[in-house]
Amino acid sequence: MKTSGGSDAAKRRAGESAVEAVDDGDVVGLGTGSTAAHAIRALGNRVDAGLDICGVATSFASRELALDVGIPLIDLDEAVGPDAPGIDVAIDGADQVATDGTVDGAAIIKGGGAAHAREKLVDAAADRFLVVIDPSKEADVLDRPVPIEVLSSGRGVVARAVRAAEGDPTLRRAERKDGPVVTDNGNLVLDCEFGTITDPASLATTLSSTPGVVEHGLFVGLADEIHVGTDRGVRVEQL
Ligand SMILES: O=C(CO)[C@H](O)[C@H](O)COP(=O)(O)O
Repeated sequence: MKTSGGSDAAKRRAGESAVEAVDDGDVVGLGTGSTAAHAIRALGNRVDAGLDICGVATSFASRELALDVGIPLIDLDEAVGPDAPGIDVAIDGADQVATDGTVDGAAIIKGGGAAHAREKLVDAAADRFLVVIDPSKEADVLDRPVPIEVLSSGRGVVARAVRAAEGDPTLRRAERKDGPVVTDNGNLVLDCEFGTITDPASLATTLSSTPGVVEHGLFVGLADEIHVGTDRGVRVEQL
């Protein structure tokens, strides 16, 4: 699993803090990444202790881990279809979080694990979306590359649109395979450098309206709480 940023203890505290918000009977969105993995493990411990919940996985990796720790799973369509229970809470990590007031709530970059398309589906569908991070993810203004999942046949078209928006796209390459990263959905990822992102809502709208974009990693105004684990404790920010 990809890991990044701050200490593992800080990530664990963030994950465990968010899991305290889960109640008996909840349907829980299970995020992807090393911090969300701590939340999934903590949830597994609560299931062992008798908590009755169902999870909705956001990736192959979060599904595997959830099965490993004994969390019953349902599909996203089962969770949100007609007469379905809905998703009560989603817990997910982030690559960068800015709460500088330029958007209502937080502007977030996700997709370091190339799972942002399904993550956005699940996180946006949840009644409450809790973000779990360590302090290395906090920023005044977003400035990390934005991952964009693209149809492989649309890679060139999307790259051209990114350049027109003053971005610099790079095809994400796999570390242990010759060739590109292929997402759980069979698509490619362009990591797009935009420098300092002063208007994340406007950039998100531009990217969403570009043909060939399956999903981009800007999550604007979606989060309800940020749980920041530190080496000493947890700070929870309500949005
Ligand atoms: O968006 C994600 C996966 O697509 C992850 O949540 C994000 O990359 C953070 O991962 P980590 O907690 O390992 O730093």
